[in-house]
Amino acid sequence: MKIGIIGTGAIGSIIARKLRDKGHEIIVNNTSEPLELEKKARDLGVIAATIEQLVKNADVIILSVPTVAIPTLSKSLFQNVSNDVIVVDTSNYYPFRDAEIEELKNGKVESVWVSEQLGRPVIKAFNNLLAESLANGGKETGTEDRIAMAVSGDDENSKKAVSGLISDMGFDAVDAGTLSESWRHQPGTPAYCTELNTEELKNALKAGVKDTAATYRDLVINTFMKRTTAPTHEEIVELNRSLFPLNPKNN
Ligand SMILES: NC(=O)C1=CN([C@@H]2O[C@H](COP(=O)(O)OP(=O)(O)OC[C@H]3O[C@@H](n4cnc5c(N)ncnc54)[C@H](OP(=O)(O)O)[C@@H]3O)[C@@H](O)[C@H]2O)C=CC1
Ligand SMILES: O=C(O)[C@@H]1CCC=N1
Repeated sequence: MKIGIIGTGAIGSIIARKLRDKGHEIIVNNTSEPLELEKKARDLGVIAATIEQLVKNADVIILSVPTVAIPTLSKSLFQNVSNDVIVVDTSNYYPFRDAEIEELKNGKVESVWVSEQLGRPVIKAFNNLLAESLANGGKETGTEDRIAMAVSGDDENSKKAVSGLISDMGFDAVDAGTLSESWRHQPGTPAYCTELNTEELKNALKAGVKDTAATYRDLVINTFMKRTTAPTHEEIVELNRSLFPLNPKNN
C-alpha cells in the first residue's frame, strides 16, 4: 500500500521502517526544512514529501504527532482527500505535555476530538504500545503470546486494512469497537501499555473504566516524575500492569 506518515518521531519512524520492510511504499513529512526532511527520509529508506503531496498520494495516512500539534494542521488539509483514504490517529493525550485542552480534560474521547479537528473519520491504532514494544516486540503471525494492539473506528473495512498493517508490523490486532468506544485503549486503562496477547487484550478492553482512566494516567506520570532517573521500558509496563490487579500478566 501507499502509506503517508505525518510525524517521524519515535512512533512514525518505527512504523515507517517496519512497513517499508514489508514492501509498502512509504512517504513521510515532519516539521523540518526540506533538506532535513530529505535526510530523515533517506535514513528511514523512504520518500520525503510535502504534507500536501503526502495527503494527495497516500491510500493510508498515519498521523503520528503530539496531540497539541493536531489543531495546528491546516483546516483544508483533508478537503480534497477521497473518503476512501484511511486516516489513522496514533496520539495519546498527556495534559502535562500537551497543554490544557479543555474538551479532552472534560472527558471527550481523544480520537473523537482528533476526528473533529481534522473534519473526517479516523481509525485509532498504534497508541496502546510503547515505542520500545513497537520496535522490538513484534513476532510472526501465529507465534505464541504474540502481543496484541487495539484498533477502533466506525468503518469495518478501514479497520480490517489497518489490522493488516498491524500484523505486518508483528502484532495481532484486536477490534476495540467504534471510535466513541476508543477510550478503552487510552492512557490509564488496562489495555494501555500492558503488552497483552489477544485474549488478554479483549478482556482488558472490556474491563476498562472511563471515569478513572485520567486519574490512573496521571498517577503513572507522577510516579515517574518523582524519580531522578528515567524509568526503563520494563518498569513502565510493570507499573501499568500493576494498576489493575486482575491483569493476567501481573507477577
Ligand atoms: N512514544 C511512545 O511510546 C508512543 C507515542 N504515541 C503517540 O504517538 C504520537 C507521536 O509520538 P512520538 O513519535 O513519540 O512523538 P515525537 O515527539 O517523537 O515525534 C513527533 C513528530 O511529529 C512531528 N510533527 C509535529 N508537529 C507536526 C506538524 N504540524 N506537521 C508534521 N509533523 C509534525 C515532529 O516533527 P519534527 O521531527 O520535525 O520535530 C516529529 O517528527 C504522539 O501523539 C504520542 O502520544 C503512541 C504510542 C506510544
Ligand atoms: O503516547 C505517548 O507519548 C506515551 C509515552 C509513553 C507511552 N505513551
